Amino acid sequence: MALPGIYAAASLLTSIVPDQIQPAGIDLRIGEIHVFQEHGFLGVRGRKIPTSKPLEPEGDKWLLKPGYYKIVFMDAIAIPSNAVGMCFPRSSLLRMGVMLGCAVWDPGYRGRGEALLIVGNPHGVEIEVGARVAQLVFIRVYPQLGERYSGIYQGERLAGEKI
Ligand SMILES: O=c1ccn([C@H]2C[C@H](O)[C@@H](COP(=O)(O)OP(=O)(O)OP(=O)(O)O)O2)c(=O)[nH]1
Repeated sequence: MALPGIYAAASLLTSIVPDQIQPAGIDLRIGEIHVFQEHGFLGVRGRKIPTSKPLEPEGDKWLLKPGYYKIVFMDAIAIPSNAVGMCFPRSSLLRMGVMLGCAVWDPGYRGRGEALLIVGNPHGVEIEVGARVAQLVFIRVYPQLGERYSGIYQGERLAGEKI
């Protein structure tokens, strides 16, 4: 069962803008775009997330050349313990040759998440700060065993919001 946006909106820790509410789930806005500065490492146990540098927007938008970027969402989220978030790119992004790599948001996760932006259009793309780029669809977890996310990303990038 997918939650309608008006219910899913309760998971946002930041104030919602009306366009974010979708028939199924909510849209997430883009807050930062980073370029990678070194390689990553994924081992059997350990990992090293590469450092990255935020790109300054020109005025209120980024002019992106083809390539791979990390993005940080503007919205902070608290996934309820009885739901899982499935994150998808907005189709408008795909229609302009841009892909968003976005994964599963676990029950109980709180934070301001990250994703991968792939600009495939050889002419590049312009993205405005705060544009909606992803749709988070909330699926009810049943039966609910009470397991919640407790990994290293718990509470990431929360500032004024309650952890
Ligand atoms: O595209 C995504 C998908 C998930 N998350 C957040 C929510 C999720 O609960 C958390 C961890 O995601 P995941 O479990 O996929 O990451 P992992 O690499 O397996 O980390 P861990 O070992 O902490 O589970 O990161 C994002 O920020 N972006």
